[in-house]
Amino acid sequence: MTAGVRTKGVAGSKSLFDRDIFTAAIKSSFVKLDPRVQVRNPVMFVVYLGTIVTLIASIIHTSLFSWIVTVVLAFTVLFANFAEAMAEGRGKAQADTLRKTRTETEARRLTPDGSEEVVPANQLQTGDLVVCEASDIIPSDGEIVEGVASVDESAITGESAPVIREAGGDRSSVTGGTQVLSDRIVIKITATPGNSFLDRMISLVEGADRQKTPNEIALSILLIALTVIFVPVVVSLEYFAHFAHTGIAIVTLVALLVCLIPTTIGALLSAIGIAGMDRMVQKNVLAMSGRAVEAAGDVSTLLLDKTGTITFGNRMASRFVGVGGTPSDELARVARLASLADETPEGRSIVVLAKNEYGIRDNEATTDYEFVPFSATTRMSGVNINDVQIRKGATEAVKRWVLDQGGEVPSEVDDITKEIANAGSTPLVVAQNKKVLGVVELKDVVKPGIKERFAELRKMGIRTVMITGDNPLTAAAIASEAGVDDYLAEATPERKLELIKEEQEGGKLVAMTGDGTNDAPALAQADVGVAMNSGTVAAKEAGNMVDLDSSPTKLIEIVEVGKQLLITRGALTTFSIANDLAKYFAIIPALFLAAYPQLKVLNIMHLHSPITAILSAVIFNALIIIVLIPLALRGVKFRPAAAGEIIRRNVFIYGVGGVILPFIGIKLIDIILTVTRLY
Ligand SMILES: Nc1ncnc2c1ncn2[C@@H]1O[C@H](COP(=O)(O)OP(=O)(O)OP(=O)(O)O)[C@@H](O)[C@H]1O
Ligand SMILES: [K+]
Ligand SMILES: [Mg+2]
Repeated sequence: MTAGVRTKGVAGSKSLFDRDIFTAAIKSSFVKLDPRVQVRNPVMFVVYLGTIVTLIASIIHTSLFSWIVTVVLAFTVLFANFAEAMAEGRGKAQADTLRKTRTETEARRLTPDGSEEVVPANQLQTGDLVVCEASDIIPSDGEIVEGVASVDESAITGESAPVIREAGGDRSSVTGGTQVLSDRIVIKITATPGNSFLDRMISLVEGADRQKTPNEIALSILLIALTVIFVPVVVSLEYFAHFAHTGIAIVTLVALLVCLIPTTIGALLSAIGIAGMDRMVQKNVLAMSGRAVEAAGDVSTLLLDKTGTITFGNRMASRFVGVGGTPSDELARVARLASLADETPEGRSIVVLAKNEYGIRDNEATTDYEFVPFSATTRMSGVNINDVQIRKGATEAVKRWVLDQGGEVPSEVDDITKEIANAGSTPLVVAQNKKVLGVVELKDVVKPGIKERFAELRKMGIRTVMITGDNPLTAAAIASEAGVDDYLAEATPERKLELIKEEQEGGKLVAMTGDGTNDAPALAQADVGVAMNSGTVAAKEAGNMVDLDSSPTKLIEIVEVGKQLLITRGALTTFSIANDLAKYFAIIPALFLAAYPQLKVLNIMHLHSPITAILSAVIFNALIIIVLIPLALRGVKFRPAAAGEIIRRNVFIYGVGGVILPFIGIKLIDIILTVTRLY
């Protein structure tokens, strides 16, 4: 366990209600009074205009009542601003920290003749080659084209343990602002000036390019409709009043309108969205758009890699089984030879097992040793030493390789590989030229707790599909042990892409994680494509989220954060609308009591007077925003369940709560106003 080592960088240490954020948010609540800011939120803009109207009315026709209404309305607008500013606060603080990381670095650029020149990092162009050595800050994003180095990425990921980055393969990308700790690397710059990962991250956490998502726009339209509808309602009240020879002051009409329009959700909507993005950042995930976060909440299929996500990912060689008369120690010697330069966990574990089981330790690698690296497409790796070719890999791949050379495959190979696969292990067949020497068993262990995780996802109505390059038998064994809904074996990047398209056909949203360049097309096709930060530049550009921790199981958390955002928004919308309806019944009878004494039966709240009724309602309307800010920022508590069940439960809690609460709240405020003899 490395507990305690983690010092969250992006995530920051600031709590939701940090004092600095709080003070900054109060300031920003007043700055946001700018009409150009206000007009972007139509519901609150109506309150804003209403405040101006009551202010003018108060000046012309001054009364305590109209001044109180004006002040309360002004606070309603400020509270909405405050909610948004609080949601933005943590991101702003993080952006400041990140800006400090992006100090004016200098770059050692390679000129065509091979010499070095020192240039400011912000002058680097795409394609430039730069050199970095121990203690150098990497000047901009790029791909290592030469060398291997350990890199401290804590400035970006908050993870203090150094990571290895090397040329070739899926761990070649480096990020500007991180620091080289050892060795020397040559980096090819991939970012245009001002467009680096750090730049994008700053504008992301700051919310600078935040745009309304399609769902948010749809909800805004509904809220505008609910606002517009109440204007004639309120105006017609004036008409009724006229009829009853009472007459309602303009201040009262404005107050009434504000009580009836959906100000609660109008005030909190933007904060809910920003807080959702922020919760992703807290999980060290950078979502490139709010749309991606929402999509995560709507996902119905999760594609998960087997190795590393469902299993521990360090498949370990556990047994050498020789075939066709080849003794096991001979198999071990050859398999080890083919693995000396294989840096994958599988390769390294073979070297370790050969040493532990048979004491083979001498280094046989020579200059004639030509390593053939593993690839997901060939599903083999090996070595060529002069005429001797050794391959190890997936059963079908190695069998084909042997048959293509005119060799034969002993029938016992099938029996052994089947036996290994049925146990959920991975068989690696080892062959030298035309001859199959035997099989290495790679043990793969399903992560504890993963089965429960999938059960939760199933409850939410999400289908999990395990993707693996492994053979169908191993895949089936692991799939049933882990409890996934489906699996795809012998998967190639192309098959992955096809699978996503198939799933999407019925309008379903698909999420996946990937790190390699060959994952890029699938990441781009998925509705939620989470690229590992350790992955290639191509993968990161194709996806719409980057996981700074490069954790394979992060996808599950991402879906939960997305769901929580949608649920919070739904719950608070329900609450807001229920609330407004309740207010209607709470105050209208009180208002007309004088004119229509018959309404007495409806006046179940027994409010002191029409004036205290109106005042209590607007005060309640303003205070409820403040009360709900923590819920909007933290999100509604989330328990895995089917979407339909969640909706039913929330409609019940927030709908019924939304109806009852105004009755209690307004009555309480009315009592306070009466007891204090304000009225
Ligand atoms: N280092 C290696 N050398 C040779 N063959 C390997 C090596 N690693 C894996 N293989 C073989 O290639 C197959 C495919 O591996 P690949 O990494 O594509 O898929 P996987 O590890 O099963 O799934 P995942 O996509 O989750 O990593 C494995 O099942 C194994 O038989
Ligand atoms: K309201
Ligand atoms: Mg793999």
